[in-house]
Amino acid sequence: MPSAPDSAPACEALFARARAVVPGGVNSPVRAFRSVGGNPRFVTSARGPYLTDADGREYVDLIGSWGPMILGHTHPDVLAAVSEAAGRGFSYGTPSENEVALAEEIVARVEPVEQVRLVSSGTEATMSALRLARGITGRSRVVKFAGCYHGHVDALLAAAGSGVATFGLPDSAGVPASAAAETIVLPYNDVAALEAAFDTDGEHIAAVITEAAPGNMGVVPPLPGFTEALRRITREHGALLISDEVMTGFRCSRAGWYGLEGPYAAGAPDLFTFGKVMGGGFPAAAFGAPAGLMAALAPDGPVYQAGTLSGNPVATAAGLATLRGCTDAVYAHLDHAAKTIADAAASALTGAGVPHTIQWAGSMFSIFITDRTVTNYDDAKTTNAPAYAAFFHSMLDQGVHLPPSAFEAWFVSAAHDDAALDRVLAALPAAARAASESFATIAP
Ligand SMILES: Cc1ncc(COP(=O)(O)O)c(C=O)c1O
Ligand SMILES: N[C@H](C=O)CCC(=O)O
Repeated sequence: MPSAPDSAPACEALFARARAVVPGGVNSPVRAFRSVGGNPRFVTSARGPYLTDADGREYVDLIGSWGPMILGHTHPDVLAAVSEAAGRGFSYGTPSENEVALAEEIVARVEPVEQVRLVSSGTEATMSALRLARGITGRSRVVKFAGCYHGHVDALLAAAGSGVATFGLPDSAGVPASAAAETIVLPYNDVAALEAAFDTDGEHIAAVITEAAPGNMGVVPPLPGFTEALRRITREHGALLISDEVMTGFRCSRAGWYGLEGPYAAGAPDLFTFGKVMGGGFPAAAFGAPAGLMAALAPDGPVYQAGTLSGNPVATAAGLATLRGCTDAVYAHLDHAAKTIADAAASALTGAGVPHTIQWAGSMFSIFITDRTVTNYDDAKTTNAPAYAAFFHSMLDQGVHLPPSAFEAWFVSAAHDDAALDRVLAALPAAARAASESFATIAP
């Protein structure tokens, strides 16, 4: 593990304070820098493509709050919408127009979705979609794929990606055996494994849930035909298909991953989950489906789901302003910015003799330090985590904040202009050399 290279005394002091009163000093485990070493940066402000930390250092941000900040930080239109909404009240606990407008915006973009229920986090969205699928089918089992992360839902934490992958955990303590027993974990991109699971257990399987294009074991897009096969097999067995677009939704395209890969000849997924971009940096998420399926939800149907802050007026204002700001020009810019960084990273890593694979889902990408093409979680785990840590810290030293894990996607924004991109490009050669040196010392 590399030592923390640069000094960040104010951040270190805050981290020490945090560790006394917050488990691990962080409110979400992947922020803790555990797999890269050192101390997390405590941010005091964020604007455009930049974060500023408590020591006054500025970083080009390639985390983007793990996806939501598609327009960049503190975008003026979003700030104006949030300020205006907050001036009219923080939370009502009774309906308001922005909830309808946000639902309309989502439904207009993702063609198979006719209705959405708003919730406050991606975890709530996937948990609720799963309950709805179980309520509709009267079945209990769920199929998920190793390396996919759907939030910290009991039934979906087995072999999960994101922090569970970062810390090398097989699953989470505290999940009852009865909940885990209802979960079937399969390798991603493996149609034969899915067919075998349905041959054995098909009558008990309520749903297959998949990240529309996984980004939580690094980016591992579905192989051609995989999503079609999911649709075909679930339909043959009367199970529902849940496409988790919490990360990809409204980022990969106006209609998320579905907008890039769909429509599918075998039919659309039954249920979709959304989060991140649709909240514009505030806690808003959703799950949606054709109206016939959503009718099973309370108050119309028997599947109960609720939330004190669901459809919060400030969060919906932020989400609406963000989605409305996601123009074709924004998507074109994201593609350009991501490609500029990825091409330069590939050339720096090649120049330093570091084996690597760059994988894509729209403008989301990640770099695996491995010589394999990565099609599933076992492949992803061949990435050289210590070499990534060396790469990460060199970038951080040079003022570029990457995700502090080899298993997370890199996110760009509409605000990543030439000045920000130039700073990233200038940092890459030294970071690649650092990875190479680390790789040389640990490679077998
Ligand atoms: C694909 C996916 N699903 C679900 C979630 C859970 O969302 P949240 O962290 O908002 O609960 C995440 C991210 O955390 C995610 O990337
Ligand atoms: N990979 C996660 C979500 O997409 C990262 C966010 C978190 O869990 O803190």
